[in-house]
Amino acid sequence: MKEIGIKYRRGHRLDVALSTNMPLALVFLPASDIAKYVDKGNVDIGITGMDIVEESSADVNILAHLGFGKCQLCVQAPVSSKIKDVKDLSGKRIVTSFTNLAEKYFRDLEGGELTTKVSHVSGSVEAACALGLADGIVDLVETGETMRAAGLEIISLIMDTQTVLIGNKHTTHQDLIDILQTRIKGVITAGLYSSMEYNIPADKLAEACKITPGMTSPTVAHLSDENWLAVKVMIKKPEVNDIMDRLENIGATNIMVLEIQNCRM
Ligand SMILES: Nc1ncnc2c1ncn2[C@@H]1O[C@H](COP(=O)(O)OP(=O)(O)OP(=O)(O)O)[C@@H](O)[C@H]1O
Ligand SMILES: O=P(O)(O)OC[C@H]1O[C@H](OP(=O)(O)OP(=O)(O)O)[C@H](O)[C@@H]1O
Repeated sequence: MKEIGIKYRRGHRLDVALSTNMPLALVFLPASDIAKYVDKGNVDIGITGMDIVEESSADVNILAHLGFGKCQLCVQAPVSSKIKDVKDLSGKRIVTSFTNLAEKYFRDLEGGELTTKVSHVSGSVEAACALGLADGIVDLVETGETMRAAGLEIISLIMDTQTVLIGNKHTTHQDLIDILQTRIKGVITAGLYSSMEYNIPADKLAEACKITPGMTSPTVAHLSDENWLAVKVMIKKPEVNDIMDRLENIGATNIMVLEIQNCRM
């Protein structure tokens, strides 16, 4: 909110906060309810997991994938059960917070008729097998730490998920949604890239541009020494060190990497 320029004041124990600089109110809701409010309520825009959008069958616009909150919804079973094929859980007891997605998955697996007994718990799903409630579970896995600590393993993948920006299809505030969507995308993109500047001998420019092609194409400026050029480009953050090594190898100097706070592409 801070980076997209929304200022707000949230009172102690209040779930609604009015923005002090934009004509909007922020509503803080339980993660699992957000898609429902954006679909059926008068909430214009929301931030939640794609898993929750699918679980609630919410009819909303997916405005952007935000690149965080990445995890996988998986069928899991105790390592000790020796279950390796998800078909071996068909007809058995599954516990989950994602009953709709789990039922759909097992119904498809069973060719349309659901014999697997899917029941709901609201949290700590991983405890269900050890506590005698389930033969398997459907739950989120990110690092796998929770799963392994509970003596479980992945039997099959239901879906990959990440945080998404969602929009109400019947909003009467499309102008404001467009502004927020653009601002959020700008901040997210800025987090994925760094700005790089370096000096390169003029005869190495073509080679350097192959290493750093930039988003559109590199900005090239002349130094007062005519044998040298200065180059400025955006590069993907995970590639920073590899690119610096390669540029140095072809003779680049004064290579600087700078953070981008915000951008519009
Ligand atoms: N370990 C994780 N890694 C990445 N994303 C996750 C992880 N756990 C949950 N999420 C995402 O956040 C959403 C909300 O998860 P969850 O309901 O567990 O949140 P919570 O803040 O713990 O809610 P509650 O306080 O109601 O338990 C999930 O549907 C998923 O999209
Ligand atoms: O693979 P990991 O990195 O261990 O993450 C997965 C865990 O994270 C979520 O739980 P959360 O912490 O939100 O608690 P909850 O089970 O009470 O929802 C999810 O339900 C898993 O239990």
